[in-house]
Amino acid sequence: MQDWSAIEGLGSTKLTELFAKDPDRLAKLTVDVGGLHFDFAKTHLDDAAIDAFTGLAATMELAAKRDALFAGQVVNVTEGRAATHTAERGEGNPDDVAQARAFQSRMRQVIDAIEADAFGPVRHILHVGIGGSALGPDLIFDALGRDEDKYDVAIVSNVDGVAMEEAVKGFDPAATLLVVASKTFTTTETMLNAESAMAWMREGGVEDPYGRVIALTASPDRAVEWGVDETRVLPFAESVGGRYSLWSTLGFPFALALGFQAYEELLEGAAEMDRHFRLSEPAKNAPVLAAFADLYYSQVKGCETRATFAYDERLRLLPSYLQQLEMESNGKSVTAAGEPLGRNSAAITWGGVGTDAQHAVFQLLHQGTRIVPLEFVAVVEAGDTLDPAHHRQLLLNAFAQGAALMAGKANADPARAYAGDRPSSTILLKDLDPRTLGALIAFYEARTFVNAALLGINPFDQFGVELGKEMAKAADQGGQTFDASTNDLLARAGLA
Ligand SMILES: O=P(O)(O)OC[C@H]1O[C@H](O)[C@H](O)[C@@H](O)[C@@H]1O
Repeated sequence: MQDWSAIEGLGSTKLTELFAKDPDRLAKLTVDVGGLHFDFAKTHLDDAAIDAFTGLAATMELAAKRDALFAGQVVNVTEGRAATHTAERGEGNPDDVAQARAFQSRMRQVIDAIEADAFGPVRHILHVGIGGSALGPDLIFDALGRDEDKYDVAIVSNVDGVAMEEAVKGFDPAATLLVVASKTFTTTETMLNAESAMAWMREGGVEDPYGRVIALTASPDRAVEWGVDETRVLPFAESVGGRYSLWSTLGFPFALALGFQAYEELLEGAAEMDRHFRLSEPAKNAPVLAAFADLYYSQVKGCETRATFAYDERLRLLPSYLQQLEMESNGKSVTAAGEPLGRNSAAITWGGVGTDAQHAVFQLLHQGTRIVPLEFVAVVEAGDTLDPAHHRQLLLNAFAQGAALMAGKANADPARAYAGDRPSSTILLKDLDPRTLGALIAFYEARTFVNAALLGINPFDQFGVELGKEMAKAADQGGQTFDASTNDLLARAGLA
């Protein structure tokens, strides 16, 4: 049984007073791991709050749930399977780790064959996939692949043909490798995009487009049935969830374009965060503290959203990636046992890129009536080679925003006054490389898991996405009527 009484009874001391009261506050609320510095000092967490949440974590058996996750036990109870994404980076049940390693070494062989020209010329990589089969690869490429010039990489997710047409502009079909990424190999958008990519290759004079396809999937039989040669199917385990799959062979385009070593470093960075999550006490555990703060704001303070602002252009896709990770994992109204949740589910995740966002949405964050707990993500080493003034301004602004939100400023004119006491946390990477990015993503996964564990949610299913898909299929097949509004829209678009 969840017991939130100690948490709900916490006082509401202002942030500035929390600093004044405890000279050790900064040391207590900062954590360093894997080249990442986490600063939770500008959240309302204090000793009492951490104690109260640690009590809740004990009641909700966080440690046992975490151990079950890493041991490869059935933690995804509604689908009767384990969640073995950590095994992909070597942290898990030895059998799961061995299977992951075997799939990864198969991937390496295919990469070696491509490098040795077995596929003929390859200059372009066209990756089709959606949801977890696109967001992770997209984030990694955008963050780390900007200087990569060996291959042009395009990731197409949307079923809107505009996306595919745009992606293949400038690609030579005869030098394109088509990567079809789908855990299930049944997703409508991906299969349609894959068919169109095949048609584009055929029209471009490629006689056997199947010879230029790699499938990344947990359903290898379906990929073979679709026409991909078995030797070019790179499977991953069914127990790796879609939104947790970038570590598996789904990382193929990254491993091909940036090198297998970079891929291994990404996994090592994540493994380091896994060990930190597994072995550190709650008060010094970055994902655990982050989840405590999430829950304090979403459950006690009634905050409906939380926002991540990447103060680094290379991490501009982080908010979209986090939206799937957090909202698909923890946007649920029932517990893992099927009981009503009885409280708010996860907050809505949103965000953007600094400094752009400051000139667009920060007004509400500083003066609106809603409190949005913020997270700033920044990197000490610049990603550009321009005048260092650019990076200096970027970082100064990130830190100044957090300070301003907390401090506020009085003014006789209410329109010009800032209430302050608005919480934020900061994640400062020493540099952006495969290791630190791996650690950062693994941190978010673990934080999402802790949120779920303390709410009693199963973060590994996503039944909520099915109904809309079913209705789209039914509408496609025709003969079924919907509500008056939907029928009208279908008719107006010539679809009924
Ligand atoms: O990888 P796929 O099987 O094609 O699935 C792609 C995506 O579609 C589904 O609707 C789920 O909501 C996502 O969790 C998943 O990542």
